[in-house]
Amino acid sequence: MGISELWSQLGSIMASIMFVYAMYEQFFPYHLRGYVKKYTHKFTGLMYPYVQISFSEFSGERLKKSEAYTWIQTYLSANSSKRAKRLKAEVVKDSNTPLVLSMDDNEEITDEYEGVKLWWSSTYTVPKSQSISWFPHSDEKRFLTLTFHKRYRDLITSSYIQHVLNEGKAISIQNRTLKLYTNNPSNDWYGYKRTKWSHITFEHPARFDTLAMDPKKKEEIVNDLVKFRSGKEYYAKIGKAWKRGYLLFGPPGTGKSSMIAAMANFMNYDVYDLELTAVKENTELRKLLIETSSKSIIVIEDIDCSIDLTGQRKKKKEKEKDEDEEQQQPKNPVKKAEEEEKKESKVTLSGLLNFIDGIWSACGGERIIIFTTNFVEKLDPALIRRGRMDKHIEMSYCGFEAFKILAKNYLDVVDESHSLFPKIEKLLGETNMTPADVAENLMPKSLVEDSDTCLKNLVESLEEAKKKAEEEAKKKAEEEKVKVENEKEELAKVEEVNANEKSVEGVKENGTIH
Ligand SMILES: Nc1ncnc2c1ncn2[C@@H]1O[C@H](COP(=O)(O)OP(=O)(O)OP(=O)(O)O)[C@@H](O)[C@H]1O
Ligand SMILES: [Mg+2]
Repeated sequence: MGISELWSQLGSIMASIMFVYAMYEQFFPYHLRGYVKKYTHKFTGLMYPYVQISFSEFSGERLKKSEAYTWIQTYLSANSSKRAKRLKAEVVKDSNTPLVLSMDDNEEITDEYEGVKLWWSSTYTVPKSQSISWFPHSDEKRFLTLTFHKRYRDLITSSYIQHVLNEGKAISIQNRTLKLYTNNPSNDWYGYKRTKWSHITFEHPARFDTLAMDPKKKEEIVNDLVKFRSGKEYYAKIGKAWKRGYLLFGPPGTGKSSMIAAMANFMNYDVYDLELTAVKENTELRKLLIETSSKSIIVIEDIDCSIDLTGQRKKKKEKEKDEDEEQQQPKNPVKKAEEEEKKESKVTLSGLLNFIDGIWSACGGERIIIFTTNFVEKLDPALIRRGRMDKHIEMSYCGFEAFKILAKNYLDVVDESHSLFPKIEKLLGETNMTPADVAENLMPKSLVEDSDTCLKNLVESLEEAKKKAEEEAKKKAEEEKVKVENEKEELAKVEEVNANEKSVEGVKENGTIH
């Protein structure tokens, strides 16, 4: 038989199989298919000497991507690129292995363990409903299926699978690049992207070495983080979820965001930057939380501005006052639209508290939650009580110790006997300058500026800031003086009027006017 004849025979066999399958799908009663499947499996089971184990991409009703699936996929990627014929390629920027090759959908490869041959296949099932859509269907499923001879059941289930998971996890950690996530608006969750978080590679260069702050305070924070990282058993022993909350507060430019980046780099944790205004309600908040991985930092920046949490507790009177004011003075339409948008978010204080330490917050473990704010006094005490925000860290204006770190980092000046240092120390004690401003002054503005010039620039800026602060203080004192004098005058006038009224009443009571 020639090749072409063989092909045509094969073609007709395939066509017949497809025809039978189509007839089965079309006409065989749906409720009887379960029985057919069951008995077909039973029958083939007698003849078929292999065992199959499937690992699904999602666990727990599609709530979360299965870690086992990810690790097996990583293990197979490391092995499959040499053997599989159809591969998927993904370019991962700045990773240790920039081009990641993995087994394509519906492809199979073999593996060997202690002389035993096994097969891994990747299955992709399309949805049953035939509706046409641009977006992936929510019932799409991916599996990795392991097939092996039933003779090796014990070996495979007791040791091979664990070996694959361990190897995959180790490779994942080795190839890991930190990621910076941001939450997608919930309208996109079921659309084309179908993800709640989008990410890019986290590349912030801040480290604890580069952070300008009191060294003792810095050491305390580093020790706290180290203790947290190795605290798995301890947290289990005391019955607390393995997570820790930090509240970073202080004026703008004092290094709160830099501190978060330094923490992420130090801990080797991913960062989830949660934009609360894009979250419509508490249930969405919970779904976002479940999709975060362990070994991560969840950040809510400027918590006082992100959402009107205190609004829920506004007294009725205040609300009425606001409404009255609005009636008298209609708001600028842009501002009004912004406020309306904020109002659309129905995340409440209790929803946020639940997010931080409700039952769901324990899923996954090993997580740090950080809030930042410029105005700590504006926050609801319930939100920042110890236990929720375990450690409160004040990021303050630049002191001399912090300045020395900046001088070392920006100018390589480590000599503390530098002639300008005492002057700078005195000026820093007398003025409030943020580390961001000090750093800006220390940065050479041209190629010819040396460290001495930069330090002189800083001294000038500090003196200017001091002068400005003094002038402002003087102006304020004068305004205060004028205010007090005005109040005194007002009081004197009122007293004079009262005295006059009293004397008129006295005359009336005596009854006669001469
Ligand atoms: N403590 C610091 N140590 C080193 N650099 C700092 C420090 N504080 C600020 N800077 C510098 O100033 C810039 C701004 O700082 P950062 O964004 O961390 O301030 P922030 O406190 O988060 O401000 P905001 O409240 O406005 O968000 C940083 O990029 C960094 O270069
Ligand atoms: Mg910031």
